Amino acid sequence: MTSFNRSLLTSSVLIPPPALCFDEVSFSHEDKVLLGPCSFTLQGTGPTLVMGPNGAGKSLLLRLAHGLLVPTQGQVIWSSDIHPRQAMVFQQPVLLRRSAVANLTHALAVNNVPRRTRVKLAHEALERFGLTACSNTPARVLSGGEQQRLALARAWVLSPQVLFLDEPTSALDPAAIKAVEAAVREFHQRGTRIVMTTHDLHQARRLAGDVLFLSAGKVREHTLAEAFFNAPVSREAQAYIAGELVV
Ligand SMILES: Nc1ncnc2c1ncn2[C@@H]1O[C@H](COP(=O)(O)OP(=O)(O)OP(=O)(O)O)[C@@H](O)[C@H]1O
Repeated sequence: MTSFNRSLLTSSVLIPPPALCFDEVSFSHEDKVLLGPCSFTLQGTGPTLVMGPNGAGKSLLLRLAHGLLVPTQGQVIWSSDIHPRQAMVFQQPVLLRRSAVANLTHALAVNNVPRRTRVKLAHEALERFGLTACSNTPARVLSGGEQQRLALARAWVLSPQVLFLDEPTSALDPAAIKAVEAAVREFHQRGTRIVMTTHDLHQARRLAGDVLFLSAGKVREHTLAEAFFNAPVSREAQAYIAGELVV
């Protein structure tokens, strides 16, 4: 059994999460620089909340970090020798046209988890996320809140060292938001590095260990949450927290 599979079966992340470093990373499209160049290192315990106005480049930053996009310049560097196990949860959950439980067993199969343990792990995760009653329901007919919990359950079974969440609660009601936030805290307590975008200042205050603030494709500030909310340094962050329009 590989160390990856062993870690999956223990359902917990035992080693500290790897640090993430952006070294002069930029992303351009048709000669227009959309993000960067930006340099920062996420090495604290987090969770890291990525904030900033619409179009600031938050999703681009997450996609570059997760490897869904390749930087035009610069490098995304992880502190670990091998690429960390990562998962990403999107605003609109991306689910397969299969039952809820099959979405999880498929993810486990893709990650080479032995067949005999897949169903057990999948059902444990469904139970953890309150989805046992929906296990045989087609994923795509689940409600928005249930789909988001299923997306989190799918990440959960993979015991990621790093979890990216891109506005995971923006389409959810307060109860569903609470469930997602509880899950984020539990991932964090298991030692998963959390990097999450939100527009909700209250949510950021509830969850953040540190804040990465972007505007117009640039990182304006990266500080501990308390410093960010109580005494933001950059003019852009001051305006954003004050509720002024920032571009
Ligand atoms: N693949 C792409 N190709 C071209 N332009 C892109 C691409 N992805 C994003 N953009 C542009 O890059 C800019 C930043 O987009 P991004 O989605 O990262 O912003 P954001 O901060 O996440 O905004 P929001 O809060 O509205 O989700 C936007 O102007 C967007 O139109």
